[in-house]
Amino acid sequence: MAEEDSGPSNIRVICRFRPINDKEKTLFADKQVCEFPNDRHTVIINPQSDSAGPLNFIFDYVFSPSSRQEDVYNISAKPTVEAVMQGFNGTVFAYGQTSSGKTFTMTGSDITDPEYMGIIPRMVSTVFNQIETSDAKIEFQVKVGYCEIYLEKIKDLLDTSKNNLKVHEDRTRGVFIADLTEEYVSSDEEVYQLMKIGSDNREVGYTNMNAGSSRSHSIFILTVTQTNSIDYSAKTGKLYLVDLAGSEKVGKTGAAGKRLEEAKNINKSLTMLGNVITALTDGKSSHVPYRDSKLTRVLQDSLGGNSKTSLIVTCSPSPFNESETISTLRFGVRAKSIKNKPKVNREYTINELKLMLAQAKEEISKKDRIIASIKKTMENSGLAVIDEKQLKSIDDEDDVSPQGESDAKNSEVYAELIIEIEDLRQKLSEETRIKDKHKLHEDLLTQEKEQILKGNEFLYKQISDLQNRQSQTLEQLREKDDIIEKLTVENDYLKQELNQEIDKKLTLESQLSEKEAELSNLSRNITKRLTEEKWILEEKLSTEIDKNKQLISEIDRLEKDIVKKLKDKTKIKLIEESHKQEKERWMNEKKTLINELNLKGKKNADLQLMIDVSEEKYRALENTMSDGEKTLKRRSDALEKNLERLSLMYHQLVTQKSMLKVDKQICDRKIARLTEKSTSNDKQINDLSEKISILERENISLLDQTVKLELKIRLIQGTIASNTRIKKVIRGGGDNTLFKAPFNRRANSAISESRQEDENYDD
Ligand SMILES: Nc1ncnc2c1ncn2[C@@H]1O[C@H](COP(=O)(O)OP(=O)(O)OP(=O)(O)O)[C@@H](O)[C@H]1O
Repeated sequence: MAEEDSGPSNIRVICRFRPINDKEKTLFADKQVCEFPNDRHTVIINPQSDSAGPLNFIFDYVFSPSSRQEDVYNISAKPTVEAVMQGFNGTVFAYGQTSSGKTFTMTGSDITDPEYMGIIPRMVSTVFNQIETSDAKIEFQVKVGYCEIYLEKIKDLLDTSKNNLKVHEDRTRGVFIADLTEEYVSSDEEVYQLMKIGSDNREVGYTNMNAGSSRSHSIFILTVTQTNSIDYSAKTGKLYLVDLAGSEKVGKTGAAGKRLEEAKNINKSLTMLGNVITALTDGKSSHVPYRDSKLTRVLQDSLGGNSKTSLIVTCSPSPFNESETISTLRFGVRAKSIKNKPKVNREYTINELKLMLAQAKEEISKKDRIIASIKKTMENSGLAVIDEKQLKSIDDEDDVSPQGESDAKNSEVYAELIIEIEDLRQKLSEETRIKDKHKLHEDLLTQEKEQILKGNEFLYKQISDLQNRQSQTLEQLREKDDIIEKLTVENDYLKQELNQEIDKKLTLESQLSEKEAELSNLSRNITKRLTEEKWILEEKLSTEIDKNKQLISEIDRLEKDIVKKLKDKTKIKLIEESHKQEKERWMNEKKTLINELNLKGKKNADLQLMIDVSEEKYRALENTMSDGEKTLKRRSDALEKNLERLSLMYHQLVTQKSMLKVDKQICDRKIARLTEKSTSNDKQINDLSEKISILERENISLLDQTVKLELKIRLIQGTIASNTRIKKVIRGGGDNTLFKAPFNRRANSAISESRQEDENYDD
């Protein structure tokens, strides 16, 4: 038998992480902030920016990014769908930031693909499968409605002309959307078609986070009514499948204009959803603000009311969405403690009531029979009870009353019951009246409250704006922190560099001051030196001026000198002339002398020959005649005296020659000195150089001639010398041929010796 009332139950919260998307990959590669222990209930978040350490979140089930659509359906939605088939209301809603996978989870990327179809198409299959396998006496009616809440208006997605539907509530139907188009369906395909129509009519748009982002909350409503054709009992289960709009911060979506307006509205309704959850779970709030937004109003039964509800929180694993992921998980944890009171939505038909009455009668008679048997047992055992009399009277009545009387009594009881019910109805109408009175009072209060709520709304708006701004500011702060961190690092680096630069600067400054000191010393020294040099130069200058003056006077003098020397030159020329003449004379004399000398030499040779002959004869005569010896000796002595006289003459000639030589050398030196002077004069006085050079050239040619003369003189002298040494040569032998050769040889060596002597002298 189906469960009629399951008692209070918590909302089931399931968490699903999607795989990292391309954008996140670009920014953070494959980095994930979440860990999934094996228990399937826990997710651990390791915040990148929080030093507080890992955060643990526990849910009814946790799906990692690798989860399959089928598993998500089986765990999160199938139990709810099955409950709906038993007459419960059920809700499955997806909450998470944009692009976290809400639509992927609820609808799927392809509603016809068994791998990728989401919860809604799978739920349709479950419903129709169950219908197929149900008892034939049960009649099913399946209706589908599809709407969205966009900018606080409920829009019918199956009939877009209805774009501002109202939310109503009554005792039998609970909270419902009035006038919503609900199509009866009998197959999966029909539901898919309606889903397609509805999806095409949805408000989606491009955001930075998701190219096909849902900009509204979509609600897919499936109502299953089942009627028992035998007992006419009926059960109605209503399933709400809700795909909420993204819960992210406005700033991150890059929204502007219409998208910004949407985002603010989405934020507002999600804030209201959060408020409802807070009021339901904090244990303090006496009022739950369902009426603050269309979303919370529609979901009133799903949150804390008559519904079996599952919440799927969808998250991104990337550090890029870390803060949104944490806030989504916190939302899920809060929602987990909401308690619902689901019950089967059952309708009792008259037949059912009659049957119930018959069953009650049957029950009463059963009880009567039990009482009778107890009474009999007591009587048999002789026991007495406190209300024995009453019991006895009943017994008596039972004993005496015919069966017809007993039926009449039952009818009376029934009539009494009816009266009692009537009383209760009256009491109820009285209570309703009082309640109406209270309602009036409550309406006044509600009006007051609404005003307060409006104020609240304004405050909420401000709060949400502030929250948005706060989150943006936090984001900016985080970015700034990063920048500050970078800048700090850079700053430190720059500081280091600066310190190094300062050190360098200090070193340079000290070097500079040293250099400056050196420089000042140097400049002082240089100045001193320059001054000294200046003085010296000044002195030199004055000396030079003096010298210049001297030079000028010298030049004057030299000019005079030159003039004088020119005169001297003429003199030299005259001297040279005379010298030449002298030389010629001397040469002539020399020639004469040489001739004489030759003659004398010849004579001498003849004499020598004669002497030799005489000596020969003498020696021959010495041997033969001693008288003649003495005569010959006398002759010999006379000859020796002649020879001595000749030698004396020769020596006189040599002396004369050396005197001439000395004269000549004096002249040479004079000429050399004059030439030197003339050369230096040439250098100093340019304008006179030409004349002087002519003179010099003449001088040089004179010198040449002189040298040549010298040479000739030396040659002559050599000849003379060689002639003067004849005596020594003869001493060795008598052979004439032998005589000539050594003579010539000696003469040559004498000439070279004489030259050597001259050269040495000149030096
Ligand atoms: N579990 C998943 N496995 C593979 N792809 C996924 C999963 N979840 C989401 N996606 C992909 O991520 C993208 C965004 O997902 P989806 O549109 O469902 O996000 P959303 O939460 O509905 O966003 P919005 O709030 O903007 O509508 C889609 O391309 C979708 O196919």
